[in-house]
Amino acid sequence: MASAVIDSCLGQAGPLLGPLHFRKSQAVRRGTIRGTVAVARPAGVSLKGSSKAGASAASTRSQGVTRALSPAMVELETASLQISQTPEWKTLEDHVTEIERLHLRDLLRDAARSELLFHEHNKIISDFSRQRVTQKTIELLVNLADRAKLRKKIDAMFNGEKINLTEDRAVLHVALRSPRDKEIYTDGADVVPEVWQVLDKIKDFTDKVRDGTWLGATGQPLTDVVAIGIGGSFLGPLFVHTAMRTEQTAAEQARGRNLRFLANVDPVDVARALNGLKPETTLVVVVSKTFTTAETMLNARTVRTWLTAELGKEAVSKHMVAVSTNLKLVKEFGIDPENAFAFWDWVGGRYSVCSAVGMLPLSLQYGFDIMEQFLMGAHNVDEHFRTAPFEDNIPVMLGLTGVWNTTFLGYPSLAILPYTQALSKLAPHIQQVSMESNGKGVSLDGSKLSFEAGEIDFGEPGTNGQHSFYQLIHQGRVVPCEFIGIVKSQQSVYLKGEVVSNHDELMCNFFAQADALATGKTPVELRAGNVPDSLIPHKTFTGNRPSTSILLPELTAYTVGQILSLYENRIAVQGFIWGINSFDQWGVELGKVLAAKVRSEMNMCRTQDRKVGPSDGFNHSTTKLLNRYLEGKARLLYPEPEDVFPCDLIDADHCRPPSSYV
Ligand SMILES: O=P(O)(O)OC[C@H]1O[C@](O)(CO)[C@@H](O)[C@@H]1O
Repeated sequence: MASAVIDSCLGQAGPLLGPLHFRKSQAVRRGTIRGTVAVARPAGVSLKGSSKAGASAASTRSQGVTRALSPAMVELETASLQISQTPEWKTLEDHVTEIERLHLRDLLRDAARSELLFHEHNKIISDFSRQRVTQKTIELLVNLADRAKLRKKIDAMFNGEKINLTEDRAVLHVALRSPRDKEIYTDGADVVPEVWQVLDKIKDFTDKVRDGTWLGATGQPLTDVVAIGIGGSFLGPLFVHTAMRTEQTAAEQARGRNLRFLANVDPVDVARALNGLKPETTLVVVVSKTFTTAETMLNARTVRTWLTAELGKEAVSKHMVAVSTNLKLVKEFGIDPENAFAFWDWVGGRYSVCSAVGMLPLSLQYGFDIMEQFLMGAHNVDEHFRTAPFEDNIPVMLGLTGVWNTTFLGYPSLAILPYTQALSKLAPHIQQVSMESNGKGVSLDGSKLSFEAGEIDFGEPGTNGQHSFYQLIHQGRVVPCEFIGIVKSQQSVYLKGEVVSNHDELMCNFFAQADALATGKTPVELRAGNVPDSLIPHKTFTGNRPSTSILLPELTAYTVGQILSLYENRIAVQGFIWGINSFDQWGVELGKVLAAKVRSEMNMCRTQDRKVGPSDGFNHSTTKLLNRYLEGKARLLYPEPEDVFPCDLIDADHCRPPSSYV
């Protein structure tokens, strides 16, 4: 049965290559690939008792309900079963040894190769020549993409198929930036009119706030906005805001206005977000897809109290609006549904910046027209992604080289290195999009992966990063890098008499770093430069460290949208090849459940006779640590000795009031 599934995965391509045929690649030796798994779970059988990630080839279980999959989805899920058992995968593993014999220093001498690896779409230039690839590598990666049915998976996403199997949802964030005249269906309904209905409402509302038609409770204009949200309801909008702040047209539109974010439940973040703001001039946007996220809801209540303490309860209707898919909870919170901006379950939180999640706060700050450009930029790259042949498709090439580096060459990380301060929040945003999407351990059908999926993303703008972690990426671990450069700076500073502007200086580093990583510096070169023998090992740069360079003409709302789409789609490609569900996030649940348990302990500790012990379900370590925290809290809450309650019963000593009070 199991081999039948794998055979069907292999199709006409030939017999199953079992574990005996598996030649250990470098990645396997490094431990990146965990070994081979020859057994796939039989089609049509749901995983009992497993996480909700279990879905069979013929049905999917979600929230206890088994649903039939469409024939298209059965085909796609089957294509994802054990991609590592296919001949295309194994050919790539064998190809690693060929690549390991080559050095980028030599590969870069081949101008024809560089030309092949140089791509341009709508003024976005991407240069893959510093990746450890040859033309053959690209061909083999494209073969793997075909085996994984990448084209069909992309089409399924754009066509509103429910490719998020474990949540039985379509993945249609691309519809959020679709022109009005397009049609995109899911569940038999065209979603584009709904998208534009909300966008029109955003334009209408933000125009009114910006031109002073919509005033606060005391009749003052609302010039300051605090957007409360976390994760996908925060990181994308923060990335775009940070990118736009210094763009000339956007900055003019934002004159006299303030946009702040409140994400962390830490009271320090609350204090910082509200510092210097006045309730009379502040509009609060509560952003939460579910409207249940503990941190966001507590912050929303805190800020509501801050508002109403000064302005009275009625002020909420003028000073608080919401973005959510859960309009029922918005209403229960006390926000008028008229002041709520909807989105849909087919938009994942981390993919929601083009919905009202980003469009509302950002349009309040910069005006809707500028933000519409952002949507158009994202749509432009979506169309390129949907239609261009894989070899010329920038997001596909980014995704394929990502898979090559991570899974086959055994480099698990990616450094995102924009050479502009305006993109300083790109890496934190992509960290969530990539790591929450592709940090998975099972394939679409729920069977354990035989290799490591996902990528560890981090980054910092250049040149700051150069003075921080670049030492490691030059002489320590191999970390594939993505350099992003901009031709025209948002700020042109030319000092009289200086030929090289600040921006030129910045960009010198953009070019230099990629070459330093690729070519390195050999002992022979060092000796020729009279470096003493004792220092040669320390000053040697091995080079051969892969990177991609992306060059954009300028950084405007439009190109920020393009960058977003490049990354979102790159990450989808990786997930599609690895055969995982990039659109669920069950891994964030367990911590939330345990936090709820701790929260209920804390609530109970308010009563003086509260007794906390191991029987409450915590292990010894957690009980002890938690009780230390509660003890400290007790000292703060009950400063008098008789007020101290015994909240730590693990160790009798801790039941006594702290000695300082006795
Ligand atoms: O928008 P919400 O529902 O408040 O969720 C916030 C974030 O929490 C997560 O569920 C992870 O904890 C993210 O996926 C999401 O972006």
